[in-house]
Amino acid sequence: MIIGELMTEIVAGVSPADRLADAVAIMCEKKCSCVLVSESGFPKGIITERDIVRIFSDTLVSQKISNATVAQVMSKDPVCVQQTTSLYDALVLARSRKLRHLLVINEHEQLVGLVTQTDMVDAYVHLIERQSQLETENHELHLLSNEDALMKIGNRRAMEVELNFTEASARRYKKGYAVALMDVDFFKKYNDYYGHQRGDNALRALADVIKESMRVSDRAYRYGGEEILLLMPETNAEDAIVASERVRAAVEAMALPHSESPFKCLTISVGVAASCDQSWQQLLELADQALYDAKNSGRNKVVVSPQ
Ligand SMILES: Nc1nc2c(ncn2[C@@H]2O[C@H](COP(=O)(O)OP(=O)(O)OP(=O)(O)O)[C@@H](O)[C@H]2O)c(=O)[nH]1
Repeated sequence: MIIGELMTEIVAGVSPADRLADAVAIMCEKKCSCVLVSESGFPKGIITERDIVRIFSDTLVSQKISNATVAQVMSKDPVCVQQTTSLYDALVLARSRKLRHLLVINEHEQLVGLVTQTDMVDAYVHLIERQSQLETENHELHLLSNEDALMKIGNRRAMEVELNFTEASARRYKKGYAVALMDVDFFKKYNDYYGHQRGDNALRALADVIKESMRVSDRAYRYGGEEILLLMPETNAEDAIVASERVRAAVEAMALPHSESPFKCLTISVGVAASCDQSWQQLLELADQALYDAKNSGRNKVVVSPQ
């Protein structure tokens, strides 16, 4: 919806020196609620129905002209809508028939109220604002329910949804996919030495580095405490090793001090598995086995599952 749809159009103009009576005559003739007062093409002011009514009421009161009847000035055949008419339908009606007031009747055809176009537009704008607020809240809730609060990467729930989807599409299009299970080395010692709070900070930094160094087509998820799963759609084992090695090296290059580790900085071990016809659960088991091998063969390395 744009302002142009809501605005009251100014269809007539007068100059400041014109007679008020001429302005009123123009408004009546053009059936417009206001006229623009302009001079040499520049807007100087505006005369609205309300201004006219105020002047007439002042004149009527001061001159005590009391013999004019309502019938002489009223607009005829007012349009009625049912109390149950939706705001949208009422607005459509008001716009299509260029009505600024609608009378409201109940099911017994009794008059129960009157609604102005401004009332309806205000209500409509309020609804739109509420709707966009709800959409924002929904989006945030969606993010929260799919995102890990600490690491700001996908959570396990999001991971399973994506793995199901990737597995199905790999089977269908015969395109392999790979997973890399990453686990921080000696993280218990890190927590014990630096404290849990700094352990959390380290996990945040780790997630940031992983996000920066992985390919845009890949997705990272928090698999468990200090374990991260990298999902690599349409990737074979060789490419998965290259991608995983890049992430491992980036974590090491971050050089986050870990005095209790033989590497003296925070490092990760990675187990990689790739397939095009295995279930993601089988693939994770293979990656887990490869990770176990990486841990047992010295840590801070990438090991790929032989299968
Ligand atoms: N600070 C912090 N620590 C966590 C979090 N999740 C898991 N951990 C810790 O991570 C540590 C994991 O320890 P282990 O599974 O023994 O593994 P490790 O010490 O990293 O040793 P290796 O994996 O064999 O190199 C535990 O001490 C957990 O408490 C977390 O969210 N924040």
